[in-house]
Amino acid sequence: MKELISKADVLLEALPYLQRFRNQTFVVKYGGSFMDSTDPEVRSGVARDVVFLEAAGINPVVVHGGGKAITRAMEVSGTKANFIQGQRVTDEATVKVVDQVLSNQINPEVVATIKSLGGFAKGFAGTEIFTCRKLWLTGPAGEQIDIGFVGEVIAVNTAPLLECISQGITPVISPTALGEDGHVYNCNADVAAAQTAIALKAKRLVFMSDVPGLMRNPKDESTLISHLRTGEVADLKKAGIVDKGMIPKVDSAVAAIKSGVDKVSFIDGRVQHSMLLEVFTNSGIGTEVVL
Ligand SMILES: Nc1ncnc2c1ncn2[C@@H]1O[C@H](COP(=O)(O)OP(=O)(O)O)[C@@H](O)[C@H]1O
Ligand SMILES: CC(=O)N[C@@H](CCC(=O)OP(=O)(O)O)C(=O)O
Repeated sequence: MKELISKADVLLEALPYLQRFRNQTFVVKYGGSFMDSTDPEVRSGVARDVVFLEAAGINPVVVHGGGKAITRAMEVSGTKANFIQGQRVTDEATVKVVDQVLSNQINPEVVATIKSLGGFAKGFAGTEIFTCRKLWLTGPAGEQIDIGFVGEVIAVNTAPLLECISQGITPVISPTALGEDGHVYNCNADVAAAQTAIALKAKRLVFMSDVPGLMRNPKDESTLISHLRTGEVADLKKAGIVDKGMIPKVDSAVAAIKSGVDKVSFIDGRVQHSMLLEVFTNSGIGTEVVL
């Protein structure tokens, strides 16, 4: 009996969160790193958590990445991937691979997994949702760096997303965008997710990756930063702690919070039900970024 009651306690711990988050929008960024896991349970576990959010009356919106799958597809066609400041250098041939992998392979896979678990989902190519301008990076001496067809999202077409939300369907969006010149551009999925969260006035933005969160030393899990204020980010960047794929993640987390998203979480998509633990329990996991 005691054991049964403790199960009810678990449900009751979730009650205030269920009450608080009902009808709120949560943007969930699926990182290409954890999606690349060879264990199929990892992908279906995250999708099951999305279905749980749906069933709990929360409106999940998924923006997915696929960086590792793109790199593999490039290797097959004999090209080597090159990243600058966490953004892929994307020439004309690369953007075709990016579009194919993200919008025609990964996107339908994510939609199918959510549906196979009893959820409701609809896929969108980023080009249907995001408009962008060409992104120029700034080098160490202040010089501009051209990385090709990489876009900076400047507008989010929220109408089809809101239509899905009103019908209880989870939109699943790939991180490509249409440029002002009509060309397809490659966008960092973390940035696309943050812009989506801002445009939809989301309550929460959850980045699911293949690390426990932001760590002072990425090789040592005991150095996890569980609580991060936006004001602390500049020093962490100066110290080189925010590096590679973490650069766009942390920058977009700060942008989302400054634009009204309550909390951004960095959690490990490989850990079973990490999203439920983060959203519905008192302790939470991973790194939480707040104002
Ligand atoms: N301080 C840090 N803490 C954790 N991870 C870091 C840190 N600095 C760099 N990283 C790297 O960032 C990666 C996550 O970003 P990214 O590769 O873009 O993943 P995703 O595809 O999940 O978005 C980690 O796998 C890790 O190698
Ligand atoms: C411009 C740019 O870098 N775009 C990313 C888009 C996919 C992505 O962001 O995937 P992850 O979330 O798995 O990193 C790329 O080409 O890898």
